[in-house]
This record gives sequence, C-alpha cells and structure tokens, in this order.
Amino acid sequence: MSDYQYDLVVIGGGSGGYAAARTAHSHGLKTAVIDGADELGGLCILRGCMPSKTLIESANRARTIREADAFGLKASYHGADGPAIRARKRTLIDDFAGYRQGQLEDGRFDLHRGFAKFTSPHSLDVALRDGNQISITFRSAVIAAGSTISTPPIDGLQETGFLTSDDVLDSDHIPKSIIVLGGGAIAMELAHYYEGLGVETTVIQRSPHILKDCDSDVAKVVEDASRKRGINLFTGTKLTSVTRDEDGLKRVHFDSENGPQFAAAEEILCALGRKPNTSPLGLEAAGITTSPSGHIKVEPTQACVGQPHLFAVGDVCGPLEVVHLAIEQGEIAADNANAMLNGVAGEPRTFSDRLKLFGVFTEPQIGMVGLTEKEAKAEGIPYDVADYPFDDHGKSMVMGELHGFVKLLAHRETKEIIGGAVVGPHASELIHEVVVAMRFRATAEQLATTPHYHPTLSEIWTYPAEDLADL
Ligand SMILES: Cc1cc2nc3c(=O)[nH]c(=O)nc-3n(C[C@H](O)[C@H](O)[C@H](O)COP(=O)(O)OP(=O)(O)OC[C@H]3O[C@@H](n4cnc5c(N)ncnc54)[C@H](O)[C@@H]3O)c2cc1C
Ligand SMILES: NC(=O)c1ccc[n+]([C@@H]2O[C@H](COP(=O)([O-])OP(=O)(O)OC[C@H]3O[C@@H](n4cnc5c(N)ncnc54)[C@H](O)[C@@H]3O)[C@@H](O)[C@H]2O)c1
Repeated sequence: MSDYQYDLVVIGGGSGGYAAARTAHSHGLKTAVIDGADELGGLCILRGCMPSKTLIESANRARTIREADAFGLKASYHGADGPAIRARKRTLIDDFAGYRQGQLEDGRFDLHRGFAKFTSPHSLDVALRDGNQISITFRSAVIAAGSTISTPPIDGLQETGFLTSDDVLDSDHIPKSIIVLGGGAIAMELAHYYEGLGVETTVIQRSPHILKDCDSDVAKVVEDASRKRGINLFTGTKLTSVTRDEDGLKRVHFDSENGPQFAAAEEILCALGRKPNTSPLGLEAAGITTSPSGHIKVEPTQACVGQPHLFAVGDVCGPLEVVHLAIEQGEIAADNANAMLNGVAGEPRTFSDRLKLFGVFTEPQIGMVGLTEKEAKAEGIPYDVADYPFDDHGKSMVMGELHGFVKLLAHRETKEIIGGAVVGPHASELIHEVVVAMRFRATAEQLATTPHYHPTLSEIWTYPAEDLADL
C-alpha cells in the first residue's frame, strides 16, 4: 500500500521540475514535487547562473574602473572586498530562492522534502529529510534531478585540496592567485571573475581551444583577449599531478607541446565538468536506460526511451545543460503526460534544438544560436557564412569594445539563416535578434532590410546579412 497516489510526480524542484509541476497543475493533474535539498531553489538560483552572474557583475565594474583612463576619467582601483561581494550575492540569491520556495509551497501541488528512489515503473520511495520514509504510486513521472560536480581522478588533487564552483560562489576570500582547471563555460566565467578583480589567474585546458563546442574562430577571440588582459592560458594540455610547495602554494603539473610544465598559485578551482544526478535514482527499477555519460535517454517528446509514461528534463538528459532548455523540456513533458493520461487527441509536443542557444559571460562575451560552422560541416548542410568585426563598427569603437565579431550562417539554397554567433560586447543580449529571425525562418535579406537604429551595436548584424543577401 502506498502512502500517496498522484497523476504525476516530479523528482526535483529546480528550473525543469518546477516548470513541469506548474504546467501539470494547470492541466488539472494531481501533482507532487519531491526535492531532497536542504535549501529549495535549484542549481540556477542557488549555485549556477544567478550567483555566478552576480559575482561577474562585480568583476565587470572593476574592469571599468581599471580601464577608466582610456575614457579620460581619473579613477583608481583599490581591490575587491570579498565579504561585501558575497553579501550582495547572498541578498540577491535569498530573494530569488525565497520566491521559488513560495512557488513550490503555495499549495498548487504537494511538496515532499526528501530523496526519491524508484521501486518500480509506477512507484517510488522517498527518504524524507525528517528521517521518515514514504511510498508513492503515480501514473506518470518527470525526472528533473539535475547534475552534480564531476571531479576526475588527478594524482594529488584531493590531498592538496581545491575549490569547486559551489565554493567560489559562496566565498568571501579573494585569493592572490588561482589556477583554473578546465576551459568550459564555468572555468572561463570564473577565470574572468577572478582576473577582473585583479587576481593572478591561470587556466589549463585539455582541448586545443577553450569552449570546445564553439567554432574555433569564436573561442580564439576570448583566448586572445584573456591572454591580453594577463590570464596565463594553456591549451592542448594533459594534467598529470597536483602537489603543494613548501611555501604553501599549490602546484599543478601538466604536459603540453612544450613538454612537462607547472603552474603554482594560492588556490585551485577544479571546473572539469558536471555529471547527471541519475545514479541514486534507482532507474533500473523503473526500466529507464542511460547513456555511458549517465544521461537519461529520451525521445523528442522527453519520454524516456522504452517507458512512454516516464519523462526526463534538464541536466539529467541534456542535450545542453542550460536553464531555458530545462524549462522548455519541463513544459513539453507535462503537456505530453497530460495528453497521455487524459487521452488528448493530436500529435505530442516535441523538443527541437534548431534554436539551440548558448551564452558565455566571459570578457568578451559569447552568444550562439542554431548551427555552428563545425556542426553544419559535420551534418553536410550547404551554407554560406559572412562576418563583421567590432573594431570596424562605429558604436563598438565609441564604446572602446574592439574585440570580436558577429557571424551569420545562411543555407546556400534557401538563404534562410541557420546559425549565428557573436563574440564581443553584450554578446549575450545581441544574439537574441538572430534567435527571433531564426524563429520566424527569416532569410539573410529579410534581416538586412529590417530597420536598425544608428548608432547601435545591433546594426552590426546588417553587414553580414547584406553580404549573404548579395551572394
Ligand atoms: C556555475 C554555473 C553557472 C551556470 N550558468 C548558467 C547560465 O548562465 N545560463 C544557463 O542557462 N545555465 C547556466 N548553468 C546551468 C544551469 O544552472 C542548469 O542547466 C540548470 O539549472 C539545470 O536545471 P535542472 O532543473 O535540470 O536541475 P536543478 O536546478 O539542479 O534541479 C534539480 C533538483 O533536484 C533535486 N534532486 C536531485 N536528486 C533528487 C532525488 N533523488 N530526489 C529528490 N530530489 C532530488 C535537487 O535537490 C535539485 O533541487 C550554470 C551552472 C553552473 C554550475
Ligand atoms: N553561461 C552558461 O550558460 C553556462 C555557464 C556555466 C555552466 N553552464 C553549463 O554547465 C555545464 C557544465 O559546465 P562546465 O564548464 O563544468 O563543463 P564543460 O563540460 O563544459 O567543461 C569542462 C571542461 O573540462 C575539460 N576536462 C574535463 N576533464 C578533464 C581532464 N581530466 N583533464 C583536463 N581537462 C578536462 C573538458 O575538456 C572541458 O573543456 C555546461 O554544460 C554548461 O552548459 C552554462
């Protein structure tokens, strides 16, 4: 006998899980959310997007002060106040988390505070935080359990000690020097944070370029700009070991094309990736399969492969660990669960990555949508590409923001825009113009002939669009 019965249970009350639960409630489904965290809010609010961008905002202000001279201003930077930066972050995050907690507890659905584990495809047990255990049966479930930090075994790393993104995002200590392991989004954003505050920063990346899924011309702009600002950036490396010097500094040893090398610093930030939070869920009991990386295998409907009444969304399945996808997938899963449970006629909703959108809040920033050149080539899609640099664009020159470029990809036959990338000032904002154009399947000519105010950063899109339209 189960303690509770629901139409739909959601495991995880983060971005994907909350989106699924509120959508299920709007369909009239009897719904429960199960979350085992001591603090509600999910990764984005507590230890992801929002705290990292709050810290990065301080780094951006520091950079403005440090570069004031170039604008004819007298200002001097006297360093960072770690406790004040953390206090600002905590105030904002408490506010965001409090709002989400209110949404989870406002009575639209039941909230069980505990860890869920499947016992069959239609039942699970919850080890409640208060020490009790309950069992639940359900007609359908959405798995939105997120991801955790992954730390590969590197000789001496554990013994020497290191920080993770969780530590950095709630630390009031600004080290004098730091080595960042990895060259993904987390590594590069937090390297920008520290460098922006004036910390001596080293980045050690395995791949030949940082941000390995970007086109290399895009990644190279951030690499060059990072090096110009003083980040010691090593790419194409193999980490070998970590030791501690007699003077207390931490030393990272690695191989590169120049042979064995090392870097030493007060602290190490390990940012070598995250893994889906799937192993504690008892997925075998539910008949759910995972890929070798541990991600749950899903259909485009977000249904788990082979189990049409079970769904997975967000970081547990991918394909890209970002918040807006987790939310969209959560809504799709709940809509499809409702259609299945209530016999709603019509085709199920499906997730498409045609408008795959990614932003990196480095200096300069990156924004990307749709296909990269790498992907278009791999998929054999015929395309033309055009780009335009910020160092030849009036508004960015006025702003003193000269690094980077925009580029557009258009299908060679239809001329439809199939991808875009910005690396440069306000890239994470600028990319949205291309998202809208692609959403409505605009051609390069339609984008080129859309009015753009002068002088703005946005009008830079018209130059590659005109080039593509003229081909
Ligand atoms: C430092 C950092 C910066 C980031 N910056 C960005 C950014 O700028 N933009 C962006 O789009 N994305 C960013 N991301 C990624 C983004 O935060 C995640 O992709 C997103 O939050 C994942 O949402 P989710 O719903 O899948 O999982 P989560 O929000 O992690 O929710 C999972 C929930 O499940 C609960 N849970 C787990 N296991 C169980 C269980 N067995 N039983 C019950 N509950 C369970 C957890 O307690 C948690 O509350 C960042 C991530 C990090 C780490
Ligand atoms: N702005 C954003 O949207 C944003 C910001 C931060 C994180 N995120 C999301 O969070 C997820 C996790 O980010 P991440 O940066 O931790 O992961 P990631 O997988 O993107 O990057 C990890 C990096 O570490 C390297 N690496 C892994 N193992 C290694 C080893 N043994 N030796 C040397 N290098 C090694 C990889 O080559 C990779 O470059 C990302 O998928 C991203 O979608 C998004």
